[in-house]
Amino acid sequence: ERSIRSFNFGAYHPLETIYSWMDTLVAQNPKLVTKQEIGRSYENRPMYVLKFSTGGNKRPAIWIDTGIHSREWVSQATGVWTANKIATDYGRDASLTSLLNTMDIYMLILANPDGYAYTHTNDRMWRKTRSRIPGSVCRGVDPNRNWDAGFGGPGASRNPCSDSYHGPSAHSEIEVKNVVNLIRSHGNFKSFISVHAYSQLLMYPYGYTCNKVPHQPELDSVGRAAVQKLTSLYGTRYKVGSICKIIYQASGGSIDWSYNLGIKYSFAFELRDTGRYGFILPANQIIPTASETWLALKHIMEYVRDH
Ligand SMILES: O=C(O)[C@H](Cc1ccccc1)CC(O)(O)C[N+](=O)[O-]
Ligand SMILES: [Zn+2]
Repeated sequence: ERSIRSFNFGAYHPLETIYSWMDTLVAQNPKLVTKQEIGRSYENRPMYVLKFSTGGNKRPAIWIDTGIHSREWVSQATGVWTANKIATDYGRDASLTSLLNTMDIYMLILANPDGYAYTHTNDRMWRKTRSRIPGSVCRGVDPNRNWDAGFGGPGASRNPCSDSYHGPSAHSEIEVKNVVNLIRSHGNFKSFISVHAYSQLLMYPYGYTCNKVPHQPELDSVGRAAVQKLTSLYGTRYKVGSICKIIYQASGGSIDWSYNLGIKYSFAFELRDTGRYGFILPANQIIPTASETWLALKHIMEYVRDH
């Protein structure tokens, strides 16, 4: 069988459970899925990427990360559901099958493992990494302000106690460095998608400036078409636009870095909801959220495949 019948995709799971689920997914789909350790976290937890590939060498690839902000639990849960969906639908969905016959998909489901563990043991609202900061009693760097893109500019804090602290230098966080190294050494990524929660937004660069990116018209139209597919399922409404325009100015963000590296199709999702539950989204919304998000993700991936 291709998917895990017993795993409950409609619940939030601790890190260990997600890691053992990954092994089962790989074991049951050996021709499609491999698990790669791309490095370790600050507290020495492994960082696992699931690679979906049907062959070739360094095929054009799509990157999807979830959980870079640990408290945004519906993001990691959506990552788990999406990984299973890809494994289940390969060979059944013609469009996805044709995509995976020419491209690879890389998924980092727990992009901030130390933070995720900490939200289970100590502080449900923890967002950052758990690194110690010399000279401060406060812990952690905002991993979405630590990338070398407008680093340290407006829209990030230099205060180690702030939730948007950018860190002592760009890529100072090993969790960020591990991803940077993989993307750089691979060299053939065509799309970089980072999944956050909440606000119901589909965003493209830049965050560090409100100036338009060169490809803004194209990214805007892909984003709007993707959101149209998402909304068609349950009527969930999303806004589309640049990070700076529709949420706020934010420097050192991951998709600004990926865009400036040349990965044109760089997007960030803000999943459900718009503030009623916020980060504490009830588990009964996981599957509906992941299901509607899949329609948008699939649209983006099909567009990338065809352009
Ligand atoms: O501040 C953030 O890093 C994201 C917005 C964002 C997303 C991508 C690149 C730059 C900023 C917002 C959030 O997901 O962290 C919190 N939220 O919107 O509820
Ligand atoms: Zn976030």
